[in-house]
Amino acid sequence: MIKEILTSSSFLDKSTTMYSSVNKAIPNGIISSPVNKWKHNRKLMNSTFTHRTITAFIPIFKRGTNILVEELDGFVGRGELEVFEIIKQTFLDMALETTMGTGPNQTNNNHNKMISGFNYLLKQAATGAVLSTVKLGFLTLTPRYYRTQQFIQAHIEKLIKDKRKANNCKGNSKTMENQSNSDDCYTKKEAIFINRALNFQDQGLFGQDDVINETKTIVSGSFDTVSTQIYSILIMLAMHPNVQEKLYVELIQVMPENNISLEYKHLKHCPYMDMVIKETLRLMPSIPVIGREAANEIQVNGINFPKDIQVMIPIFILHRRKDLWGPNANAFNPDNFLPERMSERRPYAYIPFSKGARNCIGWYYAETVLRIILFGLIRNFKFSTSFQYENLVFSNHISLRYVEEPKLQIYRRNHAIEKIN
Ligand code: HEM
Repeated sequence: MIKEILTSSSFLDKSTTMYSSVNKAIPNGIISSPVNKWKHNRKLMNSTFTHRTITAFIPIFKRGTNILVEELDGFVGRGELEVFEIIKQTFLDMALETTMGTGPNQTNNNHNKMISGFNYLLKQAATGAVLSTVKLGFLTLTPRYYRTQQFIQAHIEKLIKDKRKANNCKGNSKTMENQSNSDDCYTKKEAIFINRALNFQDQGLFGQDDVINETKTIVSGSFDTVSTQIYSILIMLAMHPNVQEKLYVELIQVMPENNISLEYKHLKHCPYMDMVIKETLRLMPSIPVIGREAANEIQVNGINFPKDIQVMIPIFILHRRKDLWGPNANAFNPDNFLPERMSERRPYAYIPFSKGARNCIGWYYAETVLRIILFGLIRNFKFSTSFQYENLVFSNHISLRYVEEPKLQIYRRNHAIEKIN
């Protein structure tokens, strides 16, 4: 049934109830836009998430990982502490750089304000999604909410203006790319989402609104999901020391010295790290439920779905079904993703990035950044917690949340690497 819905052209629209708060926070972006607009924009945007683009972002991911390692180093030896906020801030920094080209290196006073602005807006959107179910979503639309919206809008508009000015050739962002000095910079600059979106505008394929809305969409779509996933992986490893040790042994074998440059090829030699990431995405998917709406009356597997009916697909519950994952479906066990076990499993039993035409556009981005961050963190630190796995309680709304966020204790490894090059 899930396969039929996710691959059906009648179920490409998002559920109105579920996504109304998202649509308010990030209006008219592909996450929530109606199918006709979505089709046009998604087709263009698919070309901005290719292997080449994501590879160009690897230096940004490595730099961000080094910053996170530096920040967490300050937590070493201080007992159990909250780490989620620092993960969120560091990843948002990376997301802003890959999407808008604005990084902490720039003397941009508004950068920190942007970080807290997106952070606040998405918190309100998540709360709004919950309150909408009892028709109280409006409670999140506070004056601060509107001020934040206006600030982000104005900031992106200014960014576009500055970019256009820097080109010194209004309407031709190719010139800007040609002006960059080094090959590395050229590729990175070309890959940055907003530069691609401006190219679409130059070709008459995007309006200025599309450039702004889709830029916000990409930051918002990546920020909450990836930072929650990193946090979830660290919690799982802290609660399962044997798994953490096995992963550390794999990473030290791939990178025994501390002066080797981490390249994409290294990541391909870390099968256990991939299993750990996949298992966390199974038990703690950042998006625990998705919702679609029928564009017309349709029969699926003999069941009649009237037009406009909203259908929820509970990824969280699907990933823990005992008939699909065995009697220990709720236990954390990366071996669930051993190749022989995966080949036995039905393909739609595991859908952390959804499937079909409206799946996650950033899944490859997510997989790459998660691997680099995890590599940096586990190669440098050991994590522990006194919080028990059995005591985790989730609030499964538009994005996964922990009712009580476990704190982590951090220890530095003996053969830590100073920096990922
Ligand atoms: C662990 C990380 C991530 C997870 C678990 C995740 C999960 C998902 C899921 C389940 C959907 C489908 C939503 C639905 O059908 O209602 C989705 C859509 C989307 N994701 Fe992700 N995502 C992640 C990271 C990212 C990243 C890094 C980006 C951008 C760089 C991104 C951008 C988007 C966008 C724009 C959509 C809407 C796609 C469309 O409707 O065409 N996501 N994501």
